[in-house]
Amino acid sequence: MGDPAGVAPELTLKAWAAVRGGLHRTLIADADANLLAETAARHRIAVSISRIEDLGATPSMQASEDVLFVRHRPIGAPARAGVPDAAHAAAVIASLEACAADALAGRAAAVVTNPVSKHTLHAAGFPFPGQTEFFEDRAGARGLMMLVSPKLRVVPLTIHVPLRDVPDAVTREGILGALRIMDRVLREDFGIPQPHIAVSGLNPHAGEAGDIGTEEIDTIAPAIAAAEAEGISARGPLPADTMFHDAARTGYDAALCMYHDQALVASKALDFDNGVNATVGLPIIRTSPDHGTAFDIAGKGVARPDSLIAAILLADLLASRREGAQ
Ligand SMILES: NC(=O)c1ccc[n+]([C@@H]2O[C@H](COP(=O)([O-])OP(=O)(O)OC[C@H]3O[C@@H](n4cnc5c(N)ncnc54)[C@H](O)[C@@H]3O)[C@@H](O)[C@H]2O)c1
Ligand SMILES: N[C@H](C(=O)O)[C@H](O)COP(=O)(O)O
Repeated sequence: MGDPAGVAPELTLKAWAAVRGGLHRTLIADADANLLAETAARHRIAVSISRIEDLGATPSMQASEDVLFVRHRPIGAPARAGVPDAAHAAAVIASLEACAADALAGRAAAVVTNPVSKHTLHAAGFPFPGQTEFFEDRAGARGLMMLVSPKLRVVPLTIHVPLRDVPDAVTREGILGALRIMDRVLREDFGIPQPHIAVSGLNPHAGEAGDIGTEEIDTIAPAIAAAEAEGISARGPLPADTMFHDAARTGYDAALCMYHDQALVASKALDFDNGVNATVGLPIIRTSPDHGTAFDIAGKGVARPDSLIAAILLADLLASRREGAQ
């Protein structure tokens, strides 16, 4: 669903129009069918919306390429493009809950979430910093946020954490655990037989040999050594400012950074349009665009669907890989 007042309804329709007929499974929108119909009319997107009651009905459905299946979820109040409304939060949260439950029960092969406003959800009592943490909780396992694009795969160790709390959240156990998950995910989900992982420092110049902070010496390097002792190919700690240029990126399959902006600035600067935010390491597959609600352009018809398309295609690919591995 995503935030109904953001670009989500428009992107759902544009992405459906782009991927229809090209997926290995049926795309089902969990959203307000009336809002999708209004949005399609406003942006002149030809679509036939077919309401379904539950996902169990889908195997027998003959999906015409003109049909978008929608599990109708009323949003509780009219949506005004660009104007977030607390009245929508309950439906947005209910959509996340339903889709997570579908994936965990095997009724859905994957979940692709549209952008939400975290502030709107928090104000309604959503107890998680973001959706990544929500899906981890519902899956009962540690996951990682991985930004995936043709140019870079990168994981922030700490995610939605205030910057002043980051150093305490950077622990040897946390880094080692993240490296284990990354190594497994790169092999199993991304099909890389011998993955190489680059690890950033926390401080400028990775601490300059202890002159500008000691987390690299005390925490990050020992975690990398422990990972290498387990057979994981990890290298670092590297200065974060020089590990993302074109030549540097040829030396690894994925990077682990210590905090949100180290990782996401690199990813979004390199490829904002094609970036996907994937929650990896969980028993379920969840992907999302790398961008947010874009309230400033909602309703104007100019939102680019590329990132949502990439998120849908990656979810489809990962689901096929996992099915093939069974
Ligand atoms: N996947 C998610 O759910 C997700 C991801 C990032 C941010 N957010 C949330 O979104 C809200 C707004 O965040 P923000 O303003 O920092 O980032 P944003 O990505 O919503 O917007 C940043 C800029 O990029 C532009 N932009 C974004 N998506 C675009 C698209 N598809 N096509 C063209 N231009 C696009 C916007 O117009 C804006 O100028 C916040 O509440 C944030 O937490 C959600
Ligand atoms: N940090 C993410 C980004 O900027 O792309 C975004 O806030 C979404 O996070 P969740 O998927 O955890 O909601």
